[in-house]
Amino acid sequence: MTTHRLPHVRDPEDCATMAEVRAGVDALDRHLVSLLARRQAYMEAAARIKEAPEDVRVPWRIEEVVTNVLREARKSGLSPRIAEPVWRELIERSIAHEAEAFAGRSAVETIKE
Ligand SMILES: O=C(O)C(=O)C[C@]1(C(=O)O)C=C[C@@H](O)C=C1
Repeated sequence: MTTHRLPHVRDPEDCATMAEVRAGVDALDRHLVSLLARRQAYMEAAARIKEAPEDVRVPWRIEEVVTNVLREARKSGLSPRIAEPVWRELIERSIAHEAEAFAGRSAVETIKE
């Protein structure tokens, strides 16, 4: 199991107060936000690379991503009841972001023509 020890905050098993718990959560959330921003950048790359708006949603890939995440969740001790709905929502939001980026790209291409 991968552990993510953070400097300046207590490990969960050593927390004795809610202030310590919340400091740990806030520190981890900063990491999660930065990782999710990086994931979003890959959606922007996908919008640049894909050829048509109907290529944005890829059902087989959605299932592959969820299967991969559930395998990792099992290894890391993350509940599948958290992992699966969070990733399905993340993918839906990613599809919306990618579709918007694709539409923006098409608008720019139309202006250039
Ligand atoms: O793999 C892709 O084609 C992506 O655009 C990425 C992604 C994802 O969020 O991982 C988003 C949209 C697709 O429906 C499938 C997966």
